[in-house]
Amino acid sequence: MAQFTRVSRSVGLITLQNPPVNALSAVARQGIVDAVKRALSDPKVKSVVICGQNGIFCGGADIKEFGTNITGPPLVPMIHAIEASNKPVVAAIEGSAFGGGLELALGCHYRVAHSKAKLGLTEVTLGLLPAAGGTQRLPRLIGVPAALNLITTGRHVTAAEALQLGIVDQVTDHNAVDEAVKFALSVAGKSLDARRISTYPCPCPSDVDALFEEVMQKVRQSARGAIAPIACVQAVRAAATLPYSQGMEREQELMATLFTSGQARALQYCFFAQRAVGRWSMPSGARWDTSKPRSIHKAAVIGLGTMGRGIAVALAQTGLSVVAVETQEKQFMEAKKMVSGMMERGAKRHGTAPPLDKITYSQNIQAVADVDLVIEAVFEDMALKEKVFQQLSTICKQGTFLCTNTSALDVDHLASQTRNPELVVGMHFFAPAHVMKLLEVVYGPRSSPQAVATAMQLGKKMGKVSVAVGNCRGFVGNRMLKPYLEQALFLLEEGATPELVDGALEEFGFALGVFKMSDLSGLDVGWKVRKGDGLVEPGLASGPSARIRQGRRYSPLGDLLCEQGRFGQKTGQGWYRYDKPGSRVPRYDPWLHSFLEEYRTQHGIVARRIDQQEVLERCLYALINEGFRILEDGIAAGPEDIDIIYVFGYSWPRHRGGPMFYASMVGLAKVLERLEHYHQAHPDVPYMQPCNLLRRLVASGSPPVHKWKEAIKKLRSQL
Ligand SMILES: CCCCCCCC/C=C\C/C=C/C(=O)SCCNC(=O)CCNC(=O)[C@H](O)C(C)(C)COP(=O)(O)OP(=O)(O)OC[C@H]1O[C@@H](n2cnc3c(N)ncnc32)[C@H](O)[C@@H]1OP(=O)(O)O
Repeated sequence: MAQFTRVSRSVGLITLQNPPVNALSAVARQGIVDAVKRALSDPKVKSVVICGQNGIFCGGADIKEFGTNITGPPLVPMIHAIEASNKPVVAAIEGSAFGGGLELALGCHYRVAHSKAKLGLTEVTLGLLPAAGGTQRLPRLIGVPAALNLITTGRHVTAAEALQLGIVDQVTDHNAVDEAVKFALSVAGKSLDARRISTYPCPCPSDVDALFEEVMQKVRQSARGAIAPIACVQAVRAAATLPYSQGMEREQELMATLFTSGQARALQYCFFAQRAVGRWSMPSGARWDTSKPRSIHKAAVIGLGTMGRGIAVALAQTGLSVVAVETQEKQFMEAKKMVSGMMERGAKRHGTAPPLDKITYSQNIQAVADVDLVIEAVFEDMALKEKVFQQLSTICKQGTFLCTNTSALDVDHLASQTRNPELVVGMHFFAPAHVMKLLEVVYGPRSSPQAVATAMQLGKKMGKVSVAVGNCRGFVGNRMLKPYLEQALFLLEEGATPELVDGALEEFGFALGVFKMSDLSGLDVGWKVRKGDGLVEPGLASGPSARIRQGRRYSPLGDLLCEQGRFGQKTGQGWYRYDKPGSRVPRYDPWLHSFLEEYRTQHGIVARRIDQQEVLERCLYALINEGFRILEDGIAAGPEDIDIIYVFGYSWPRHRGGPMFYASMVGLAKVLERLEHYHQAHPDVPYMQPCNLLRRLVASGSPPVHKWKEAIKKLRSQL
């Protein structure tokens, strides 16, 4: 709803009241319409201020309404009525003005913002466009190039930038509502002819076609298949080339297409899923709302390789005191320099001071004696990690949480090396750890709810999207990656090329295909793991048995490349060729192609034509199938957890909503049918055997993704 009061005798104050973010629900819109009518008909009211309660102007349209039959007054005429008012209307912007919230403010005649406020036309991030006149008003107010930048990215701007761009008229450090009221008093009775943005001509560069062609090309490239940014460009083009009323028609037309698209559903699902993962639960029944985290003031990082350095920077950036330990002299000196450089570059980007004094360095593990929490980030070797945990358990003060940044090893086994296994959890960061948003918080059977709550809270403080998951080999993300990588190799054996596989995955929306990603992260990483698992057998004879390991199909292609010293970008050769070691641009490598041909001949494989659809089905459905197993095993509490891990940690295209959401969009019956088909064709690939949970969900009528958790619970209780 919206509350109307009269303040300072002649100012009508309209306060949006729809906690928590004053979203423009049907009731809120009706409240505004009624309050505006009241203000305009009250002769004592000479000017109007619109604000939001609890320090937030407005979080935009009510996203929860989007999947429903929308009732109540529509936004566009409501905003037109405000703009057409003959009494000045001032928006008092505190907190956030996003999406429809900013569009409402653009319909007002003036905007006063608090200096800490954030503004943005964020609709594109939800698969939509600013369809309450935003695509038509913003370019008229700040010009086409700046409007295009804001509308196609949905980025948040500070009040200072908004003032510089001309979006707001005044910025204040004081109470924005009080300042807006003063402002409203000062403009009462003044002409509004020059204040209605919809009547402005759109300032437009002379060569509109060239400008939009260039922008469209850039947007297409960065959109990775998302349609909303393209529609945003088209709508702004309408603002630049058509009268306002026709521009509005175009805006509505484009919105109608986006509104019902699968991409909008996927992006809105991600919005809520991102928030849902914060409400974690464990199979023991422990939950986010009943588990109290402990405050962490001082933390330590053990091991200053690539991961440890990033973690130390991320911790210091949150304002914590950090002890950074590296026992090897050479690495120690190098890390100190690198960490300082990373902090300086980060601070420069944000216009802040680098938190250099937050980190103290030591070559002695005893230096962690008084910290509240340790993150171990030594080399991925169980024997080494065991030793570190045994040491930590005796060195650290009572109650110190001991966390491991392992990406796959058994957290419970590490816990068993300590005196207090309940204090041990995994904190699996993604490289580079000070940049990547994802954190998997891994609980073992003995981890206490407080340890999980503390790691989750610390992750949030570090600006991470933290997901609590159970303990198993590879946890959620890397466990699902294994069948995906395996299928990619099998496809190469059968006749595909790295270019074909990567092309299909990139067209699907991944930033990098599987082979480019493997070159980037280094082929030697997986090679070491496979060696440890006893899978690598150099010089094995040709023939089908050479491609069977531990009773299942195995492709030694990656091992063969590593044997040749082809580790990817770092050596200048991998699945692609690079101009020199460390170069980043992958190029077609004739050597690799002849190698694949020879390999097939040696193993008696006749190459066949493989199309993009087969690539997608085999790589993605194998990964999704493992996702169902993870749900079945209770390693992830729900599909949202898996999807958020994939979107934030593995560059899964957000407009596809994550792998489990994608499966629900494809249709569970179809996914099952294709898995059955491929499992029949490749019976020696267990990952292709459809998981029981998938079969049972299909048998129970393929419930929509938001009902899976409930359905899984029910299916479990029937076992
Ligand atoms: C042809 C068909 C036409 C149909 C007509 C459709 C009309 C459309 C017309 C115009 C287009 C306008 C579209 C929009 O405005 S889309 C919404 C744009 N808004 C946003 O993108 C902002 C989203 N919200 C946020 O970014 C943040 O929530 C925040 C910065 C506002 C506050 O952050 P924080 O304090 O961290 O809180 P949370 O994020 O945790 O949120 C709290 C709680 O509130 C829920 N919520 C937030 N925003 C909305 C919203 N806009 N609608 C509904 N609910 C919202 C959020 O989900 C949290 O709740 P929880 O999930 O239960 O935890």
